[in-house]
Amino acid sequence: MGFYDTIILDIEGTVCSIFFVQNVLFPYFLDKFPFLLEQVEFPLDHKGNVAMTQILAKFPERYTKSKECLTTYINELVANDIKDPTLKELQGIVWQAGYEEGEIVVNLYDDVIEALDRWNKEGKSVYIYSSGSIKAQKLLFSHVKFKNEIRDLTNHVKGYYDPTVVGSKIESKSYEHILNDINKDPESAIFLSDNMKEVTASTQAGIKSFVVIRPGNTVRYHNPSLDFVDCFDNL
Ligand SMILES: CSCCC(=O)C(=O)COP(=O)(O)O
Ligand SMILES: [Mg+2]
Repeated sequence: MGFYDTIILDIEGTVCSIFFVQNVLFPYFLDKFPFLLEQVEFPLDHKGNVAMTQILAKFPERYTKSKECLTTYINELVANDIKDPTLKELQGIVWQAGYEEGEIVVNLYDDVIEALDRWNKEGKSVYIYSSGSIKAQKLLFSHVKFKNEIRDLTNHVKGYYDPTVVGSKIESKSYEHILNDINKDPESAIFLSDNMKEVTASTQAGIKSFVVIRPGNTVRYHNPSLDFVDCFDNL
């Protein structure tokens, strides 16, 4: 692999286990979000000025006619792991309370923490590109459990991107947008994700990319045209 000074990282299935997102973050969200719906009146006033109303009003109007209907819709989005940007925005708001109250702490893979420290010492730049909202990304990296302490690793991350900012993670132009934003050539960057479509898209943008294998990931080694890694130690 040639020289690189820029690393773009996915989150779920790459730096943390998919089980953390599915068994910690999502259940926490499902338990708490109904209390947010209690704050607003239904049918939702899509021109209302209450902050929570404005967020919920981004969901399709056919689902915001009643609290019950919207609750069902949101539960279905989570159950199917739909990367809906309004859902991701709502999740970030709910998770913030969980992080701040100490109810959520993040287990990043040890090789990821070691790599972040190493890349930081080497002067390399790390960026995050996740379906999770930028708010949720920053919360995750600021509440990392490491040995017996909670570490804030946001000082190891130079920038954050999500699909609302640069576009779909499975379109190569999204990676071109990121490269343009950070003023980097594709040859100086690497991208790591558990999602083969994302890795294919970033590869098409000229970025050396790797499919990340972690326990529970659904990816299979069946695409010989892609490179695979199961840890960050040799990157
Ligand atoms: C930022 S923590 C929550 C992650 C999340 O909601 C998600 O959908 C992660 O998707 P990714 O693109 O990082 O695999
Ligand atoms: Mg992922």
